[in-house]
Amino acid sequence: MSGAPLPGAAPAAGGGARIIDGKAVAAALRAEIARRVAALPFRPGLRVVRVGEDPASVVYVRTKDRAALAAGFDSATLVLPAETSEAELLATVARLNADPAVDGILVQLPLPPQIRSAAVIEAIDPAKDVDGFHPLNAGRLASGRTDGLIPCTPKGVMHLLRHAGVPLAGARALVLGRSQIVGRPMAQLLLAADCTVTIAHSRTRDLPAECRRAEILVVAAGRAEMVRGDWIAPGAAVIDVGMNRLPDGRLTGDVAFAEARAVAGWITPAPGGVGPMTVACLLENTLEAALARRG
Ligand SMILES: NC(=O)C1=CN([C@@H]2O[C@H](COP(=O)(O)OP(=O)(O)OC[C@H]3O[C@@H](n4cnc5c(N)ncnc54)[C@H](OP(=O)(O)O)[C@@H]3O)[C@@H](O)[C@H]2O)C=CC1
Ligand SMILES: Nc1nc(=O)c2c([nH]1)NC[C@@H]1CN(c3ccc(C(=O)N[C@@H](CCC(=O)O)C(=O)O)cc3)C=[N+]21
Repeated sequence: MSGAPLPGAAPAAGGGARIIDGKAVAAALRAEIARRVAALPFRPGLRVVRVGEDPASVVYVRTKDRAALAAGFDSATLVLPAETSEAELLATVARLNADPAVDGILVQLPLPPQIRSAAVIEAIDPAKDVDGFHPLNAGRLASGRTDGLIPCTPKGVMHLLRHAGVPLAGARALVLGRSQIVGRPMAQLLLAADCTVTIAHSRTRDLPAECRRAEILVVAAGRAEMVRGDWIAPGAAVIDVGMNRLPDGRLTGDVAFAEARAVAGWITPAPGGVGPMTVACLLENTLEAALARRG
């Protein structure tokens, strides 16, 4: 990569990257969803299922429930004990599948070790799969269809890239991470937006060099501040999906923010970037599922 800024990516006045304010974009999206819900003759129904008391899951599920209620949804959280069997969780999913008032079902991950998450995900009615993790929805996305239920975190990243005006068609994009919930669907969405996409992971050779080639760098590795400033092409758009709890209790992303900000053209903070968009897109998916089911 040469040191020249990428096209359309001149640094913001004052030097350094433009900061993409995910919290503000998410608030606007939530307000728009609330307006659309208020105009409906019914309330979209969301059920979030949490198994056990994993502290991060307790916080995330509460955030989702509050956001759904604030947007006018009929939302409730079902809490099952940590020792719940797979059969018991499948019975809960079957009941929610059969309930006509329920438009969206989200089973919070990770699940306790006695439960196979793939079996649970496959049991969710694909029309109510607001996480977009069911193989039918994942397969549609992998076939190039972007009109179905799309996983919330990568969908939120695409909103942020479009909001910021990052050029997508023809851009070299690198996705760091290949999980079912973030990396893989993220790569599919960037491909559908005509990026030239590379997926990197723990077996990738010379990861810093791969990152340096990217005009769009989406990082979802789950390693605190692993992406350094000198891994980033001048002017690149850097999207930090990571959420890592440090020993001192602070939350940080997968990107060394201060270093990266000095080089990048755009950057998301973490927290305050992708996380709030995940929640807003869950509401968007629930509204879409409700309109498709009841429309
Ligand atoms: N903001 C939000 O809304 C959300 C944030 N997150 C956060 O995003 C991060 C990723 O989540 P998730 O996808 O579920 O995580 P996973 O652990 O499922 O996947 C991590 C991926 O990163 C790769 N990876 C890990 N370490 C390295 C390394 N040192 N070098 C190269 N690649 C590496 C792994 O490679 P391999 O496949 O080879 O093991 C894997 O593909 C986490 O911090 C998580 O907390 C997740 C969901 C939503
Ligand atoms: N079935 C399922 N679907 C998910 O979408 C799912 C999941 N399981 N398991 C865990 C991950 C993680 N995740 C986040 C949601 C919101 C924030 C979020 O709101 N973050 C805020 C701050 C949060 C805080 O301060 O603790 C922010 O980044 O600003 C983060 C992460 C959804 N996930």
